[in-house]
Amino acid sequence: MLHLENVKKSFRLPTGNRMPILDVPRFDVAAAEQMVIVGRSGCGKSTLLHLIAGIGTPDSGVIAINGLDISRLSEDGRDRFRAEVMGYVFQTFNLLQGFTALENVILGMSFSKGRVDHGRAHDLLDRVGLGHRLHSYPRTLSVGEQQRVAVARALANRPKLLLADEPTANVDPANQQSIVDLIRQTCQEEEISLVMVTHAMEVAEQFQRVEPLEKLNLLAQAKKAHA
Ligand SMILES: Nc1ncnc2c1ncn2[C@@H]1O[C@H](COP(=O)(O)OP(=O)(O)OP(=O)(O)O)[C@@H](O)[C@H]1O
Repeated sequence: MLHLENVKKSFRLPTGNRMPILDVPRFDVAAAEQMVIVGRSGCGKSTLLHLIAGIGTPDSGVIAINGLDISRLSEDGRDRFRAEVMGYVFQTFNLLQGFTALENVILGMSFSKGRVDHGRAHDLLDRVGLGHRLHSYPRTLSVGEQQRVAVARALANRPKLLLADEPTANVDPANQQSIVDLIRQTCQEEEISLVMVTHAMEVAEQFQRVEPLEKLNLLAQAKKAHA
């Protein structure tokens, strides 16, 4: 479903030099597979998720989703493809402040496929424990509540691939588990592939496949060897 080959990414520093972040020879995720990526802060986990989502492009390499190399698409093409095929839970939520919780979830649907399923939006918000806050604006919700809206929005569109960047970073243990359960159950029922980044070991250990980014990324291995 997802196939990465020889993906390299660096960022330009203010000095003009480039700082290499990723060199991933190979990374594959099967259809409907659920896996997590772990690794120390700053090792490139969010950068990798951004590349898979087509938010940024690699310096070189292949990022193929269902056989399509998205790094060859234009920015517009990548935006359209993402809206069609992917759900993304950002670390920073990215909720639209002028819209209610329910409207944020519905907007996640209407950007693609032309289908708006109000019942599903209600249901997802119910399942993250926010059935009573449908009409609240993000600024009136706690950080953890906003994170739960972001999870509901990412699932709204029945994606084929869900990318979740620390989706439980700001919630208490009870809500952490209900978010993980909602994500995993929905992915299982709807055969969505899941790539989740987490720092929470109690979350990671629930998954059969846990990949430390340091293992996937040759640059992290080189840094470790020099440490
Ligand atoms: N746009 C950018 N320009 C320059 N450097 C960047 C940019 N984005 C990320 N970086 C750098 O790339 C490295 C990897 O960042 P990234 O956010 O991918 O790490 P992470 O593993 O997700 O960290 P965390 O667990 O703290 O969220 C960091 O050193 C970061 O400073």
